[in-house]
Amino acid sequence: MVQSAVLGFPRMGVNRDLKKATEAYWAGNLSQADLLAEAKRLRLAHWKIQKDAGVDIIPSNDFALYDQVLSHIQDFGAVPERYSNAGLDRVDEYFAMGRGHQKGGVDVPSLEMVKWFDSNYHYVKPTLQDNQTFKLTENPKAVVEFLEAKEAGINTRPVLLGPVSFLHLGKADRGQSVNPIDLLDKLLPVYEELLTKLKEAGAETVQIDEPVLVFDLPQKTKAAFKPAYEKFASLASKIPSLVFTTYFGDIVHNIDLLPKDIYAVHIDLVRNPEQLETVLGALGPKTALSVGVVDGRNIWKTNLKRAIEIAETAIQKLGKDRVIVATSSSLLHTPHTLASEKKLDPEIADWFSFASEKAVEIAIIAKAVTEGPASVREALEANAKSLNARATSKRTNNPQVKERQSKIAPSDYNRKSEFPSRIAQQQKKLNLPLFPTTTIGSFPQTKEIRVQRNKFTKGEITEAQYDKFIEQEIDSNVKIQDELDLDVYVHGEPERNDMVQYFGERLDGYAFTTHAWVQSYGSRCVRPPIIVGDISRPAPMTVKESKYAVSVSKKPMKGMLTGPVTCLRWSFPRDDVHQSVQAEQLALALRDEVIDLEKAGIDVIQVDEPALREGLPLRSGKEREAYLDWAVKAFRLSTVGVEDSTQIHSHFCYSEFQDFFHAIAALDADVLSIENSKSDSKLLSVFVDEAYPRHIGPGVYDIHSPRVPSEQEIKDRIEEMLQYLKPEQLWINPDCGLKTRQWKETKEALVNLVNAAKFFRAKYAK
Ligand SMILES: Nc1nc2c(c(=O)[nH]1)N[C@@H](CNc1ccc(C(=O)N[C@@H](CCC(=O)N[C@@H](CCC(=O)N[C@@H](CCC(=O)O)C(=O)O)C(=O)O)C(=O)O)cc1)CN2
Ligand code: MET
Ligand SMILES: [Zn+2]
Repeated sequence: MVQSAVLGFPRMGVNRDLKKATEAYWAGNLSQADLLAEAKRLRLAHWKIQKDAGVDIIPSNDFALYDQVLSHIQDFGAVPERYSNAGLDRVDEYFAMGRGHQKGGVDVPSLEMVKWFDSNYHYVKPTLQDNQTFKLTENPKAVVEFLEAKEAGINTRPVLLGPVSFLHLGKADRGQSVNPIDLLDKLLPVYEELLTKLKEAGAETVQIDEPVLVFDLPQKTKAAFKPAYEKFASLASKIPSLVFTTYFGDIVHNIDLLPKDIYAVHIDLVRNPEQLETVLGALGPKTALSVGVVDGRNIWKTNLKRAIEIAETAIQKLGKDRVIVATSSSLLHTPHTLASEKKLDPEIADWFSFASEKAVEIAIIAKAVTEGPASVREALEANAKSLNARATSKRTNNPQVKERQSKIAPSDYNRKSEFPSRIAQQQKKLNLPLFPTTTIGSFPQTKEIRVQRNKFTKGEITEAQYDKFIEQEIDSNVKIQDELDLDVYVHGEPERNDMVQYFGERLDGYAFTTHAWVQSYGSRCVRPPIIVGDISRPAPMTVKESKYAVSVSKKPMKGMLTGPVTCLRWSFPRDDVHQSVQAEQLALALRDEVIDLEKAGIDVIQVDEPALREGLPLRSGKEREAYLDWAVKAFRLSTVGVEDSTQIHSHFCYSEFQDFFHAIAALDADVLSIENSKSDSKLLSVFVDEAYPRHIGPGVYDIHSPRVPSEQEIKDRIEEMLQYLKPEQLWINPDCGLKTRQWKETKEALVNLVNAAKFFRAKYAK
């Protein structure tokens, strides 16, 4: 029989219950016991959904209160001393690493958090010491949660991040020089102990994730697979059978590293269906193959017929007992259930499948290949009908958009003049001091803002009332910036629910949801809008608010847009046209918006591209070059339509940029702000190597944490930056927008930021 498997399920719950519980706990409004009880309730609910869907292999330990990698850090005893010595209990120590802790005499920033492969999920980086040791915690989460499910009558497959990936995704702590992969020998005994405990608890199989296999790996990392998996093979009688799991890419270039003596291997056949043949040829003589045929990263209904064909190809070679059908990756990246979407046009809703629906799909596929297609005939017919309806729908095709795309000329990608001439004209208009201070766009999204927006969405207040409220928020933001004495203002984005969703809701070609939340990091979620057809802009999207903001501000006010690549990456994209086509359509829409903002008297326009890096194909080579070409073009297409005297800013965060800076430079933005504060000075050295000519503000403090940086800390940062950058090109700003912060800490931090900038201004004025 062919079994069906889910690799991981979203953990927030149908109504973002986990978000609400953790945030209430942090605010002191929920006890730790109640938080843990809520987490348990959610785990049970999610196992039950999968069981009821007919899934054979249900994951456990895919849950985490904040992040699954962070859970491994804690369970493996890899907690840096600044946290373990802080006198916090386990739960608070865990959150301190995730989000920092500044309370009760403890003051520690969070660990670095970065993108999980090319997704919009973020993980906490294992942060390791030269003299690192590991020790398995007494009650490892994987065992506890396995037993919890067992008690509820559900036999699960625990998920672990494998040792090679755990180390490869980690880094040496500040001031340390250890190469994490050198710690393998010290780490393996912890896995041995944990796997043994899982076996004792009754686990028959374990999903061991080694997604780093999809990267181009350094020799040392490559060399780590063999000893690690030979060791596990030698323990075979003591530990569960292992499913060596990869996703988000192909493993053909690392095929030699695949363990032969292992129970099963999982590959992502949604992303890279062509790798099937090579992997089939490389499996060990007894190894089973788990074929990832239901997309864990997007919301389109699975083409069941195609998925079945892929599974059949594997079955022909291996037989039914050696094939598992599975989701391509964890379903963490998809929303909980389509059933919550009461407002979607039924024609469009019929094209989608969220996590709960995907669980059903995977069970259908397994049944089809086990018992034959006749056993699921109705489901297959309905699926074919729905796919056909989408393929032929008028809603996906807009000839005017295509016509405009066909007329793009080479000159549409270039500013009128080069940077030196532009900046002189801009400075004449803006008259900014040395070390200009600014923020990245958003100010705290207060409870009051959310409540008002919610009322407006529900029709409880009128549009005029809501607009008035937004204007008052802008007034207040301007006044606060007056008091802080910042140099370039922002309106604060109070009208925006999210920097991508907001635009999705204003563009034709998009569908958007009411409940389709996906975890981005910690308790933070996004509701990615869905690109269903050709994109165009029916009307200006941000001009009203920006124009108002300029009218009440005596200093330069930045217009604020989300760039084409970020709009694309943080939406659920179409899977029926290439992403470059979608990015170009977005770019044309944004180009019109940029020009409209300029016409409305906005002299500084920021076009954010925080997701530019995330879209980079995971491996170097032709694909990467092609991506960079269309991504950079899309940004330029959207921004270059302005006069020289209009200053274009762009912003980048949530990624490691050192290896990517040439692409950012190619955008030709006049001013860049880049997240920098957590990733030591690696980023800064790039500016020297690249001899970066334009203006730039590497972030001077981390905004993910409520912790307030001292003036001295900020001065130290600036001092460090001045070793790499000229005073004339340096801007002073935080790492990113402040929407997730409270006003109290925001003001305190910005007071320190402005004072630090003024200190250097005075110093360099002499
Ligand atoms: N799309 C996206 N991806 C991103 C980022 C980003 O800003 N956007 N930033 C980076 C980090 N990721 C982030 C992701 C989310 C948030 C974030 O702040 N999310 C908010 C939700 C934002 C939102 O859509 N808010 C809506 C809905 C708010 C809400 O919860 N409303 C209540 C009702 C109101 C109330 O009573 O509070 C409800 O619907 O139940 C709004 O403001 O309108 C959250 O989780 O809290 C921040 C950073 C990388 N990826
Ligand atoms: N302008 C946006 C903000 O300040 C940029 C955020 S990048 C994730 O929130
Ligand atoms: Zn940002």
